[in-house]
Amino acid sequence: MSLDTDAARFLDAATEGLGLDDDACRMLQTPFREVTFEVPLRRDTGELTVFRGYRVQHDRARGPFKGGMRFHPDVDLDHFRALAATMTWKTALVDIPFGGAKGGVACDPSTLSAGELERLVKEVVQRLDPIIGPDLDIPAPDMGTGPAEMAWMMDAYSDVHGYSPAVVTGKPLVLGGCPGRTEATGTGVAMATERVCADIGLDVDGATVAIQGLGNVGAHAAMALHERGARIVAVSDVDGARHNPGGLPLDTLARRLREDPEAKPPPVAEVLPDAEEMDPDDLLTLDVDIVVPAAIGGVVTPEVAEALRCRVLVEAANGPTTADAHDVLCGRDVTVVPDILANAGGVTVSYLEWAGNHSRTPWTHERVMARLAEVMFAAVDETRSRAAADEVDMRTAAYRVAVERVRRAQHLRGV
Ligand SMILES: NC(=O)C1=CN([C@@H]2O[C@H](COP(=O)(O)OP(=O)(O)OC[C@H]3O[C@@H](n4cnc5c(N)ncnc54)[C@H](OP(=O)(O)O)[C@@H]3O)[C@@H](O)[C@H]2O)C=CC1
Ligand SMILES: O=C(O)CCC(=O)C(=O)O
Repeated sequence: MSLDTDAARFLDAATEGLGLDDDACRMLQTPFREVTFEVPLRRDTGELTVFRGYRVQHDRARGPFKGGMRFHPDVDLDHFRALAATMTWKTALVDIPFGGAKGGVACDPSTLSAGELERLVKEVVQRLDPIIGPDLDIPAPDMGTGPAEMAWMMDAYSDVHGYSPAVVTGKPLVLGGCPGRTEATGTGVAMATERVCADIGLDVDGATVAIQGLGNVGAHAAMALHERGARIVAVSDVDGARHNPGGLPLDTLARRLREDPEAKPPPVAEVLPDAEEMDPDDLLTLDVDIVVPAAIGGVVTPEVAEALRCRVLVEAANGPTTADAHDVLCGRDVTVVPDILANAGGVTVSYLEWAGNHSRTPWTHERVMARLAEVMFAAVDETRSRAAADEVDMRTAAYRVAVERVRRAQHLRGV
């Protein structure tokens, strides 16, 4: 099976230089298991709505399947195939003992009450029950889900199997969550950015940054880059964008994140009510040092790639750059920090959470951040060295490091 997704094209391009035979390449492209299911939900009004759910498990040669649950109206099986494979390469690149999976529900969570969401999540777990588990497949947050949804998932699974905190990661702290998981992806984005920028002679202290999407990843990336001295000049969410070339004031956002760290970050208009509005379509092509897409996939099209004016594009979102746009960027002087590297901080801290749940050993925030920095810096350095040695871009280099690890595990296990 060969999928015509951008993720499949990135894999093909990377494996070309690795001397793998056709069967090995087919194995790397082929998901282990794909499940689609219907999720009926009794609405608060008494009405019945039926949603479609998905879980794609791509590879488990290096450990249990691992990856987030996305609740978003525009998802389908192809999305999850690409996202599940991306998880396999991400966990391999940062060398944590997991495979890759992704799932979710085609729904708009902003239109559901808290009670409806809880019932929906618990129905989802009933359908996923045979294929998830603490050593089988461990879901986590992604777009449209967070600690609350993970708590409901754990509760529904534990009802059947007994107390099982390690069945999901990204849980609230009081339920076995890990200090730092909520901000891990965004903080990891800042760590990777800092390391790559140092390598190309760009000081993050004083650099200008535009961020698309101010959700879990974007909001914490904004805070972590701001703490490193960067000037965040533009941010957006689905309702619009705000801009200030002198730097946006982030104190309200910081306070709101501090007050309720496990809540969904507040809308841009609420935390930056006085900042100038801008056309969100212009955000990615602003004249800034660093651009961070941190929302949906496919936003960096060939046209956007041609028009980018930044020095560094940091892929905090999964799959923000299409394969055609990647080809354009390879011919331009823009350093691209690929998604499987840039946003690997989340799953890295998920691993610490899962390991801590298994061993019943709590983590401190300080130790988590120190470990996260070690893992992110090592992955950046390995990717940069591989890119230099093979004379390829960072995405191809990151895929090559990851694919070799997965292939070796498959080979040793006799796949
Ligand atoms: N959560 C995690 O740990 C990880 C997430 N990622 C990836 O990071 C990305 C963001 O995930 P996460 O932060 O968790 O998701 P959230 O749901 O927390 O936030 C998504 C943000 O993107 C905004 N958004 C949605 N559509 C658009 C759009 N068309 N233009 C601009 N902004 C938009 C949302 O706005 P609004 O709230 O108004 O809808 C929200 O601010 C995804 O690609 C995800 O796969 C990667 C690794 C780990
Ligand atoms: O934390 C995790 O397990 C997975 C997070 C995720 O879905 C991702 O990295 O894209």
